[in-house]
Amino acid sequence: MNVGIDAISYYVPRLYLEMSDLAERRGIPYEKLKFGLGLEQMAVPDANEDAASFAANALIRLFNDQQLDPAKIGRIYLGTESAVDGSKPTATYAMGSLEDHLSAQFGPRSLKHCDVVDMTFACIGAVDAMQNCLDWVRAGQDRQAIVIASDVSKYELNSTGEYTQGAGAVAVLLRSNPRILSIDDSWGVATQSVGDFFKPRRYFDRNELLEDMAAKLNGAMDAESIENLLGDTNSEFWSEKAQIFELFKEEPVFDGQYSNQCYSDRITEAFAHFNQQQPTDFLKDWDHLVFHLPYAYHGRRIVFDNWLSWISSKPSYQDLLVEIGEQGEDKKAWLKAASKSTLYKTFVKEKIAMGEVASSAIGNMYTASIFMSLLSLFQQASLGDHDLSEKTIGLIAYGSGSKSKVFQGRVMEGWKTATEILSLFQDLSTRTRIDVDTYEKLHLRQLTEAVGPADQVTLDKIETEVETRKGLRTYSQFQ
Ligand SMILES: CC(=O)CC(=O)SCCNC(=O)CCNC(=O)[C@H](O)C(C)(C)COP(=O)(O)OP(=O)(O)OC[C@H]1O[C@@H](n2cnc3c(N)ncnc32)[C@H](O)[C@@H]1OP(=O)(O)O
Repeated sequence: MNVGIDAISYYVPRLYLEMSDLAERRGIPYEKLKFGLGLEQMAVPDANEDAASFAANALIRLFNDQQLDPAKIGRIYLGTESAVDGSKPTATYAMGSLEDHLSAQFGPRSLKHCDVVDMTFACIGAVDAMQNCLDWVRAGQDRQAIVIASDVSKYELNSTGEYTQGAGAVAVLLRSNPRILSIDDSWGVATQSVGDFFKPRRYFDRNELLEDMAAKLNGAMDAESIENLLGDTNSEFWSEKAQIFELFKEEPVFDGQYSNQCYSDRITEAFAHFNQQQPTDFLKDWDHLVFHLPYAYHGRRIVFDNWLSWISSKPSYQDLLVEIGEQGEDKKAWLKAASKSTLYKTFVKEKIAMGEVASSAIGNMYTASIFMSLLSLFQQASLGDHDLSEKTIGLIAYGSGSKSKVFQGRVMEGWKTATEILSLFQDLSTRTRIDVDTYEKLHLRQLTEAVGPADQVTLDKIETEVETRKGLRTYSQFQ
C-alpha cells in the first residue's frame, strides 16, 4: 500500500531576532554565522508560548486548511523534547485546544476515540512517531493519523549553541494514496547510547544552597539554624522537606563537536543499514536530500564524508582531481579543498540548498527541523518553478543520545497544490523583529507579559493556587 504525507501545516513564533544583532552583541563575526553556518534569523518564543501552544496552532491549522473530520483521525502522535510536563503528554494539551476549537461544529470531545501520545528521543522523536503511524496506516483500511513535531530549542546565553536556537512546530497528515510524499518501508536505523547532548535532572542540596547564601550575606548557618529558619517559612519552595532539590532546565548539557561526530557516525551507519535493505546509489537515485538541521548548513557539512565515498567510484571523481589535484601529505587541506570544490558545491546547490532556506530564518526546531526542511524544499521548488513530481527524496534524521534513521519518499503529483497554500516565506517575512535586550529578557523569563499579539493559541495560566491542579496549564482559544 502506498502511504505517506497527505498534508502539512506549521507554526513558527511571531517574534524573531536578527542574527547580525546577536553576532554584534556577542562579538562573533556575523560572516561566521551567515556564511559558515547559514544563520540569518532566529525564531524566539514569546512569554506566553511553549511546545504545547505551538503544537496546538499547527494542529488547528491543519484541521482548518484541510477541513478534517475529527472522527476520521485515529491517532495524534507528537514528537518533542520540550514536553511541558513529566507525565501528562504535551499532545493532550494540543488535542484539548483543538477540541475546544471544533466544539461549535462537532460538539464536545470530538477526538474521544483518537489515540494520543508523546514520543521522545531528542530530535528524532517525531520521525519515530511517523514511522510508527505509517505502519498503523498501512495495516488498516482508510486510516488517518496526524504526527506533530513541536519544540523549543534553547541554549544557555553565550554558549556555542545560542546562535543555533529556534522554535516551532510542524504537523503532517498521514494516509494511504497521499498527495505529497509516498514513504517507502525501508528504514536504515543506527543507535548507540552516548552522551553528546542531554537534558538531565539536576540536583542541589537544600542546606548547601542556604549556607552559600548566608555566607554571601556575611552570616553563617549550621544545620540547626537552617531548620529554625525554615521551620515557619511561608515559602512553598523552602518548605520543601526533601534534602535534595531537583531542577529541570530546558537548556541541554552538550559537547558541540562531539555531537557532530555522533551525528556523522550514526548517519553513516544508517546509510549502510538502508543500503542493505534497498541497494541504493545515493548520488543517482536521490534527487534531493533532507536532513535534521540543528543549523541551516549542518546537512551539507556533515554529509561531505559520505559524498566523498559515494563519488570516489564515479567517473566524475576525475573532475574533482582535475580541480583540486590528488590527495597529498596534507589530508586535512585536501579534504577542505574537496568540500569547497565545484563538484561538491553543485551537489549542495542542486540537492540540499532548497531544504535549508527555512532553517536559516527560523533556527533549530529540534524534532520539527527535518519536517520544516522538507516543507522548505517544497516551498522553494514552488517559488522557483521546479517540478518535484516523481522525484525521490532521501531523508536523514538524527536524535542525540543517539539514533539516526535514513528513509526515502517519492513526491506525488499533488505536492504543489497541497503545499502551496502555506506561503511559508511570505509568513516569515511578516514576523516582528525584537532587539537583543528583549530576547535576553524572554530567554531569562524576566518578561511576564507577551511582546507580540495573542491571535492564536497561547498559554493563559499555570495554576498556582488549587492544590490538586498545581502546575496544570490552560491555553487561550484559537481566534
Ligand atoms: C542539537 C541537535 O539538534 C541534535 C544534533 O544535531 S547534534 C549535532 C549538532 N550539535 C549542536 O547543534 C549542538 C549545539 N551547537 C554547537 O555546539 C555549535 O553551534 C556547533 C558545534 C554545531 C558548531 O560549532 P561552531 O564552533 O559554532 O562552528 P564550527 O564547527 O567551528 O564551524 C563554523 C563554520 O564557519 C566557518 N567560519 C568561521 N569564521 C568564518 C568567517 N569569518 N567567515 C566565513 N565562515 C567562517 C568555518 O570555516 C566553519 O565552516 P566550514 O567547516 O564549512 O569551513
